[in-house]
Amino acid sequence: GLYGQSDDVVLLDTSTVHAHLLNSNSAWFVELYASWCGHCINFAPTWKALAQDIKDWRPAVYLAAMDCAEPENVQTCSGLGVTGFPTVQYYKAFAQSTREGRRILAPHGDVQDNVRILRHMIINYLEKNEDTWPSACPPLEPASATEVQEFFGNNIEQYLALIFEDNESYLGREVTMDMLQYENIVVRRVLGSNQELVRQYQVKSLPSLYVLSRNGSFSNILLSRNERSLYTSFLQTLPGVVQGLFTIIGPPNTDMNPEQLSDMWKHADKNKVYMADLESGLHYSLRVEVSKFSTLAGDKLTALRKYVTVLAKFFPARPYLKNLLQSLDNWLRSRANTQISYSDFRNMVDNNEQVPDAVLTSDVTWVGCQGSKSWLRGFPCSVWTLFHVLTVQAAYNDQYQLKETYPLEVLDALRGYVQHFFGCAECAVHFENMAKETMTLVSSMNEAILWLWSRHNQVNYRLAGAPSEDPQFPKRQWPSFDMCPTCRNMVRRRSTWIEGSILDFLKAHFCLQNIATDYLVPEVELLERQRRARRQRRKKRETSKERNTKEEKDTLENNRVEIPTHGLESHRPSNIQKPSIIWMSSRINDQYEDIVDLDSFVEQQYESKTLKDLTRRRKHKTGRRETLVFTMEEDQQLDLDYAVAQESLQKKGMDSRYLIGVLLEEVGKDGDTPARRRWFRLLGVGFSHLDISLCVILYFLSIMCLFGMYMYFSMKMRCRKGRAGFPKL
Ligand SMILES: Cc1cc2nc3c(=O)[nH]c(=O)nc-3n(C[C@H](O)[C@H](O)[C@H](O)COP(=O)(O)OP(=O)(O)OC[C@H]3O[C@@H](n4cnc5c(N)ncnc54)[C@H](O)[C@@H]3O)c2cc1C
Repeated sequence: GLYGQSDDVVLLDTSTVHAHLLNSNSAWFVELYASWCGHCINFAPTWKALAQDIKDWRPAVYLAAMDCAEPENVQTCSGLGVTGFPTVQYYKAFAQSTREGRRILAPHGDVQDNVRILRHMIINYLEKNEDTWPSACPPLEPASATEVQEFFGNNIEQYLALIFEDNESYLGREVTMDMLQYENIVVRRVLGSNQELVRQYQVKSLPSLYVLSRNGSFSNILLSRNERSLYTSFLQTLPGVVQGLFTIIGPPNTDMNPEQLSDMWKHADKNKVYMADLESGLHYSLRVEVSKFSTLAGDKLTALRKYVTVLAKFFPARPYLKNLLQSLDNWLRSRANTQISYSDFRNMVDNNEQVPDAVLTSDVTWVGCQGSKSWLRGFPCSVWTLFHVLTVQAAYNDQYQLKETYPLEVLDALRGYVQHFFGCAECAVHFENMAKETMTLVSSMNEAILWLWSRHNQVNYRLAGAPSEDPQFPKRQWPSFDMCPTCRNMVRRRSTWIEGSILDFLKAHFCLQNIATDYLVPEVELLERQRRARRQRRKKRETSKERNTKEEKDTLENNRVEIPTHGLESHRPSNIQKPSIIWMSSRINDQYEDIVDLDSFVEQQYESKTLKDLTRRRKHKTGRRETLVFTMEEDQQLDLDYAVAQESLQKKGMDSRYLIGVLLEEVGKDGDTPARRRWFRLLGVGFSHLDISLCVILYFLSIMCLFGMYMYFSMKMRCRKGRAGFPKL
């Protein structure tokens, strides 16, 4: 990623992001980035400088970052609503859901300005959420005269620092935040409009700093400049002021050392194109970039369809990949004008439909696109390379009239892909601006190749020297002289491109014969891996199905566990049965989803008639969550028994977090619960007295009915026989 141990930025990933951002007593500002994205690389110095600048604001405010380019973080980032990079989000303290994240527009100035703007934004956001104030955050509102006068009576601190300032000034609030980890001192801002305090301390100019001591003395502190850093360092060095002990969440060490990098370095020839780069980029674009959207419809779907069509037509893929692209293209065409879900699309990419001999690697191996740092080059480099390969292949197809195409087909598709799916949001805007300007003027396949080459060089020119530039692969006008000596012409000591030579060079460089297959996993092996993964998935599904069925069976038959009743006897009549636990559902899946409301749950339970009904209803409501229900009698206090139930569970070593309610249940005189008092059991099903009585009555009624029918028909038969015996007149 772009951040390391020395950066004061908390590094988040899928396993930690919810635990940190939700229900935290700190406010969180998170940058969601893709390590390959040039604008994220440019923004990283701002985020690092800000983290360093406000590191003393922890634990009230944390700065964090998550690399959404990491495959295991992709789904989490899309769950956080990230569609472009970098995205900065604010989570107020005690946020309950990721939906509460607020997007912040990242500033674009120089690092110093950005840091100042973001610092002010943080203060504004904190002040907006007064209802969820971070626990460690000091008050930021201006102090009143009464508060100041009563301060030493109500507090134990040695000093009260007052910063007199204008309403618009952030100095007082920033110094207050800077001092939050320091003990024995409180900092408050006072507005210049507070006449009473201004008069009392004879304030002559704004801003100014006054330090009041517990012994009643006060002094106006005159510093060389009215700067936050001078105020802060003066206050931190006052006698008796010490830094308190706070537990600060720190970043783990994820930096790769140079030996690790050199071990992994792959030899690459700059005169070649590598299929490993192209396939890795394809995997990333279809499985990661597109996955940011859970549903695909309208312009997005059209863009995706065009992109896949162009890939299926022109990508010089290995045979099994060709099959996969073909089937994906057919599938998308058959769904024109509808809406598709990403999971259905992904099913096709993963070939879960089992098209014979079709596979796309899920390995990421950068060879020609490898960078000297893990976050440099990689994916965007592969995107450019893929684009060039496609324009050249389309031209070959056209030249030999292999496939019907039109000059803008490839460029249109690439433009749509960049506009709708390319994660680097600002790159997409720049590319779209270039496309709008001149792309429509392209009128032949060769022009399409040259258009893309010259726009790529424009981007190279703009990015030369930018932080996203890999120092080992400086951005120069391409191809370099040594790669193509005939491509340039020197006119009055200025070199100009020779278009014919350039075109020949590009067609030779991006042709099939120049694509090296080094570092590729053989397709047969990829196919075998795919089969293995499919078998494992099927096995997993079957096991979980079996487990669920078994658990459901156990639940119905064996759902009561006796637990001790310490402390209950004193509150209960002696004839009442001990409380019991009903163990209802199966797996604990996500600790952060659905918190069941106890009151509504108890109401539901109270209304239900039979235990079986209850079991069915709770299973339905709680989904795959493991749930405990503590049964009790109608005359017991709910809150009392809830606590008792929790305590009893804890004593039994059970996890009482999942105790979600107390079940009000009718209890018989003998103390048995209805489930136990079944009078008669058959095939594991219990029948009560009432059930049996109803059965007997029904049985009796049906016998009576049959008897009645028998009497009626026998009478009728007798009548007929009698009539037949009369003599004819
Ligand atoms: C559409 C698009 C827009 C982008 N916009 C931005 C942006 O606005 N800001 C930003 O910071 N980053 C942007 N990027 C990323 C940036 O252009 C680079 O891809 C990234 O910095 C990696 O650079 P690189 O050194 O690997 O070479 P890249 O520029 O990615 O080039 C990849 C390879 O293509 C070859 N190549 C280089 N130039 C040419 C050329 N003119 N014609 C043909 N082949 C060439 C070289 O072999 C090179 O190694 C964009 C990427 C894409 C795909």
